[in-house]
Amino acid sequence: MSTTNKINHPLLSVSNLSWYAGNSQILSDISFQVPVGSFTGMLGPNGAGKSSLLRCLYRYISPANGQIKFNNQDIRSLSNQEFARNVAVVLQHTPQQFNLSVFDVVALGLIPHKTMFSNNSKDDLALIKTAIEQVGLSDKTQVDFETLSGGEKQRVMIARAIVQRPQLLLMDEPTSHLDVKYQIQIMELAKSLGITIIASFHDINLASALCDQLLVLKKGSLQAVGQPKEVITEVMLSNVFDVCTKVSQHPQHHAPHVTYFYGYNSSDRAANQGDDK
Ligand SMILES: Nc1ncnc2c1ncn2[C@@H]1O[C@H](COP(=O)(O)OP(=O)(O)OP(=O)(O)O)[C@@H](O)[C@H]1O
Repeated sequence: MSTTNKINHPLLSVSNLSWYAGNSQILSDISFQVPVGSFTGMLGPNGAGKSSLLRCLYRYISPANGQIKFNNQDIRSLSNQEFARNVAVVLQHTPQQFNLSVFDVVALGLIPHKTMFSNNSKDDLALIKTAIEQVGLSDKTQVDFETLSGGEKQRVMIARAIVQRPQLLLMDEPTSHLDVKYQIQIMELAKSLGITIIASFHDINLASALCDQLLVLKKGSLQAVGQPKEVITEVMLSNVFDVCTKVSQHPQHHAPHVTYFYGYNSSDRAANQGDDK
């Protein structure tokens, strides 16, 4: 696992983005850049705006203000097919896929690359088979997708994204249904694809281990942007997540590792922080 910061030109550039749901401002003046080939993690407590920001990035909702540029082009100027060829999305809840096998669902990833009525080539079939192998589901290739467990469905959606061969992979809490082995394995697999990834996480230690860059959101505002070692601090965790922690260095990858303390509330922490001064 490498957490080297990759300073390249931005694949994605977000400037002064705001979004409202009705009269409520959900995202406020958000600006950041995502270098080509980097893995960016989005952190923040429940309701901080992670999904809303990702929805803006995959064009499900349109920001009220600001700009999102992909390869220096406004994302609104890309055709649907062009956008789908370049950007894949894996969501927390998998969409229903009636009467489709695992193979069929993974094959859907090829659609943006196909003309109407074209059949799958030998190369396409090999790509689908390899992607299914990569997520550890070769024995379920012909199984009905709807009969799979939540975690297995999530792995199928990752395989579909692999087949789509996007430049940018957006993932909204992709590991929420996965057991700990697959949480690590799937995120490492995503990272090994070498494409640019933006993923929201609730597991701060997993994000710290894998990400080159972290964005921290609170109440719709960006609180911090930077490498895990710059962003994951006891003060940030207290201010943003309202938890009492010790941040040390992970023995293997040396990125920050968070240990949580129990039985504290906000006023205890405020008092402790006062003692340190
Ligand atoms: N379409 C909508 N209409 C009204 N409110 C919305 C809408 N979408 C999001 N919100 C509100 O915006 C806030 C941010 O929600 P969002 O789902 O983006 O947060 P999140 O950081 O992904 O949270 P979680 O970690 O709980 O998934 C929440 O208060 C949510 O209720």
